[in-house]
Amino acid sequence: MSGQSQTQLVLQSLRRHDSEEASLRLQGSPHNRDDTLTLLGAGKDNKVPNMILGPESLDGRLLFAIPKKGRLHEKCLSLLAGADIQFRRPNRLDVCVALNHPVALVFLPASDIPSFVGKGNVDLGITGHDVILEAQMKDHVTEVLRLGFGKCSLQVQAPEAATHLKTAEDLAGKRVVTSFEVLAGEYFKEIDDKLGLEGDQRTKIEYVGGSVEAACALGLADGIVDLVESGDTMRAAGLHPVATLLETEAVLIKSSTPKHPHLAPLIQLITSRIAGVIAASKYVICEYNILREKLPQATALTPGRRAPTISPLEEEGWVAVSSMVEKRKISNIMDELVKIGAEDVLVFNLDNCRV
Ligand SMILES: Nc1ncnc2c1ncn2[C@@H]1O[C@H](COP(=O)(O)OP(=O)(O)OP(=O)(O)O)[C@@H](O)[C@H]1O
Ligand SMILES: O=P(O)(O)OC[C@H]1O[C@H](OP(=O)(O)OP(=O)(O)O)[C@H](O)[C@@H]1O
Repeated sequence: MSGQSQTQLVLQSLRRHDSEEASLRLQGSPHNRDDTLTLLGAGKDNKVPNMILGPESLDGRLLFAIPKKGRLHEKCLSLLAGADIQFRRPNRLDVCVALNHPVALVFLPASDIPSFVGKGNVDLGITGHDVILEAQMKDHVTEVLRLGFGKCSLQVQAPEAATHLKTAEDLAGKRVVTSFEVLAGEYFKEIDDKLGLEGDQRTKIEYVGGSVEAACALGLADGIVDLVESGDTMRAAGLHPVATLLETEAVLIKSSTPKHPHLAPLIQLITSRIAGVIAASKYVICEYNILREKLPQATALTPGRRAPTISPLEEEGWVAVSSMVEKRKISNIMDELVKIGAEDVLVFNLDNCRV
């Protein structure tokens, strides 16, 4: 039994309010038991805290999986803060209850979250779109929201010096090292099939858990498949992009076949709060004064989401305009506003919103 499925069984028992069964499961399977105990916050004495096994603990709570480390972790903590999901996570504890909602947070490796959510052991989760596909959970989870961070591409990369390796087809039949063996396998299977490669002629996909970019220099691979954001890591390793398998970003997911339908309203509430935080990070409020006769030009620049708010000023012929503007466009829009005669142009960040 894998550590993950043992953990899932323990979580299932906890959700059924059966702390005795959960304890038995923990004791019954020594394999990867330490991981499960760590997940459940056991101390050195291997006792699971009462908070987790106690009768009021996870009972009826929505379980929300958050990446426990890595690229997505800090951003997820900011989202939780923005959505006012308060919690105290004691040292070593990977499950903790929210203080102000019937929610428990489960801190898991990003790559495990799709299967926890897909199998219904947790109700909501944040992870990368890439790991959902890699875990083959696409049909088992619903991507509720794109979160706008964790953006990167899954790419085939080959050594800059290997001038004969310009396309993915050039790597067919060779050795490709990756942490994404499912996606890389599917990708090269299609190429091998197209080229009619059989048996030993087919591409050899080798799994490594990290430092994928070192594989070519170490003589382990002719090419790699890995995530690329700025490209700095691959350039530093003397690699260059050959093909892009997919674009990814962090997503909020729920199970496509939820085990706890009564949690649907709470899922909706959390989704709408997180959507508000995401929207707030993308928009600013722009306010300025302008002559009424210039309004058509001004409102073309700042049309707002529905319409700008226009208020008369005490000074004859002048109006104040207030409008939501996309943050990434605001500098250009301010330049244009000033050109058409806008004055006192002010820009405010949004802490939160519902739009
Ligand atoms: N360079 C990057 N830029 C943006 N997002 C990334 C980047 N690398 C990874 N991600 C996203 O974050 C997810 C988690 O990757 P990350 O490398 O942080 O995993 P991890 O949990 O630390 O695992 P590992 O220990 O294997 O590195 C990825 O699946 C991807 O969606
Ligand atoms: O294009 P870049 O901006 O350089 O980012 C790409 C790097 O980011 C990821 O690794 P990460 O730094 O998360 O660490 P890891 O290698 O331990 O997974 C990925 O595996 C690349 O190594």
